[in-house]
Amino acid sequence: MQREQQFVDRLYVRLDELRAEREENARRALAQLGNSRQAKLERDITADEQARSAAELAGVESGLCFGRIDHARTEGGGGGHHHIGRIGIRADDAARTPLLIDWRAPVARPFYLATGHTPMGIRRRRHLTTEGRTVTELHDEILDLDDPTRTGFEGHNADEVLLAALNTARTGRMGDIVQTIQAEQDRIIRAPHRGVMVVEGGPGTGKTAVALHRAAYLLYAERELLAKRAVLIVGPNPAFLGYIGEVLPSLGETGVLLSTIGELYPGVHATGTDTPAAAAVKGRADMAGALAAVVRDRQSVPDPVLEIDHDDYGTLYLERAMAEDARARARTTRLPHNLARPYFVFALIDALTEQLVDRLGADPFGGPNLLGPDDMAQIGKEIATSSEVHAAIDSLWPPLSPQGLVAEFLQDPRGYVPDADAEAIRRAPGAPWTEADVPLLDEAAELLGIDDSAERAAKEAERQQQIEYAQGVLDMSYASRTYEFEDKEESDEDAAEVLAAHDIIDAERMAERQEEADHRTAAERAAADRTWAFGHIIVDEAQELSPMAWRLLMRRIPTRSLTLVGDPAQTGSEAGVGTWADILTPYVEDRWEMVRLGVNYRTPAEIMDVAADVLRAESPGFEPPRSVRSTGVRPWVRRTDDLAGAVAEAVARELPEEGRLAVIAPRGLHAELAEVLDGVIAGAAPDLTHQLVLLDARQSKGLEFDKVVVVEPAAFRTSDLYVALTRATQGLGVVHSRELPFAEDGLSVAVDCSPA
Ligand SMILES: Nc1ncnc2c1ncn2[C@@H]1O[C@H](COP(=O)(O)OP(=O)(O)OP(=O)(O)O)[C@@H](O)[C@H]1O
Repeated sequence: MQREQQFVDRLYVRLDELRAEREENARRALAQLGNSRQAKLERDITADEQARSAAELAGVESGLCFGRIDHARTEGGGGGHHHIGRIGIRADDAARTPLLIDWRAPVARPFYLATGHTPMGIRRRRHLTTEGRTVTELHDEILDLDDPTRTGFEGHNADEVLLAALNTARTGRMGDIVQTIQAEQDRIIRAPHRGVMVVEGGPGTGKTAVALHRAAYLLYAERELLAKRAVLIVGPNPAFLGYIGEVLPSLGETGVLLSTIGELYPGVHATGTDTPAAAAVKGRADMAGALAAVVRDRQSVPDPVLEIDHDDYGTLYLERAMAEDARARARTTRLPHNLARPYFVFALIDALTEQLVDRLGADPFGGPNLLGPDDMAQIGKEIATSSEVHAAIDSLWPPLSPQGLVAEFLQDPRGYVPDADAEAIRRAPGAPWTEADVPLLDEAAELLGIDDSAERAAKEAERQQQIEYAQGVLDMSYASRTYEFEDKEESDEDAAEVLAAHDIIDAERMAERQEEADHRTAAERAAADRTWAFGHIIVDEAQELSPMAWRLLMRRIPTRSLTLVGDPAQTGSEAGVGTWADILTPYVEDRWEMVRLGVNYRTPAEIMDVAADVLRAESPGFEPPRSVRSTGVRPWVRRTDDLAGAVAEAVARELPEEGRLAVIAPRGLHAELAEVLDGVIAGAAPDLTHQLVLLDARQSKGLEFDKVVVVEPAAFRTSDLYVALTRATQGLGVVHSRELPFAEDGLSVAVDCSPA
């Protein structure tokens, strides 16, 4: 213990040094003088990088070192050991000796995978538990039974550390599992990033935990690629993202974008809610076709003619045939609406010019047109700059914005979707956007394209300027280098070793680097850019996403480097796609693999039995995941006519001193329950660190609490009830007034606490 404490002390000294160094670097960078563009840029980048790095080091403070592996002695020597931690740390010596091995490094792998049967060259695995910076416990496992060395810290049960982690009181924030990743989880976490992997598993099997650790692992193993393109993790709702938000920083990673589908359209805040029926309709794949039809209908032709009053030339006649011809030309470009629009405009300007030339230059005696090329050019110019002409053309092929198009479509969707569906999705003008609207907006943005030619021209001009500027910098550095070399008369060899900027970089590349040196991280830039292509996308609760949401996501991952995590049995959304094959076939055919997680780390066996019964009522063959723990405490149930009163009593009795309790009830009961539950937190995104929260079943998705009281289960859909029943790590109670939708034999008889 003492030796480990000494080692841990040394690690923290080094961590403090590194943190102070980064903070000092950031401070120094900011204090640097110089107002040139280059100086400012360098200053900002360095300050940002160093500050971020210092924050990352602060994030790993707790539980910095949690393990150690001792290598087996071999005839040639062997032995030695490695300490494993959240990040890698090296000593400040000339050899930069590794002190702590990052859990993601290949060297650390036996810590997770070695068994007595396959010891992987390891003779002992040690788990270190720390509180603050103090080592409080050691737990050793002997993997080489022939090695007689014993430390006295060998436990009776190899799963002791895991069980201790599972039994700790919940905080309302998910914790990392880096100390106790199980072998089946480790294989998923470290799978190569290319291709599509589906991770399926029942409640509590660690899908979310695995997804987050996989993100951290991929950023470590593929940093070059992924730090630049960022990793996106998609979760079901903002409360869930808040719940998992601290896991990655605790693993030393901050460069991941966590988002719901509703947040993936920059500039739109989806604060509205849809009815389940509306969300289901909006999520259907045929919405893409409906929107495409709306766009086509906005590319119209006059019937039979549009008269344009031109100030100088009198009436121009924009005829149906002219417009049809222009429309056909624009459509054959296959460009999105706004980008094809200039083709339509120019074709009509040409046609109108021709019409006018024919009229003005007509020879009354039937000879050739009397206008010369200059006159014609002048007429063309005047038509092209006429606001009346443009207004007329705009009315036929208007520039459209995604928001405008979708709003217009939802205001009156009849004719594009069956009437009943149109009623379900009809939206009042000015109503807030909903989560299900976001994929529609994204689809519309694809169909419309953004005519950013002016912006691009400006950007290109700026880029050219940057290249010129960079060339200037390089020339100067070249000049100074030549001078230095001449001055010092260095040998050729020395000179070759000195790499100056112009050896490794040309002006264009350097300009690009400056552009990249945008102060924001890749994740921040990705969040603001609808067309960003991510390096990898991880989708949690993937079974919930609608076909339209999948279209949106797939556009953001052209490489199809994806990890999907989910449990079809917990599908709550009516828009959710039936099977993984249904989701994936349109994008990757059968090129995806699936792995299953079969052990439930959250829900004790007594609770899982009840939850499994709920599903078996609908699917008799249903096999739940195997609970790793049993608490000996059976769930309780109470039937009553006074639901609110009974829930209040149950909460008063069950509220844990340490830890969290959730009341999961149908939304219709929330107002009444909130009144009787002292200090309860409810609402759309309640603060889950609060001791007592009130949620509906959908909100409880992905979350967990020490204790859960489920209210009126008959009011839930089966899959929602299954979710609600599997949220507790310790105790479950059920309060109901209507018939229970599951067998009561898994439940203990309720204690009736009401006064006689
Ligand atoms: N290897 C592990 N070591 C310690 N705790 C673990 C491990 N695996 C999972 N857990 C814990 O089990 C609980 C459930 O994990 P998680 O939320 O990832 O499951 P899930 O499969 O996403 O569940 P659900 O589908 O019900 O949302 C969490 O508290 C998690 O920290």
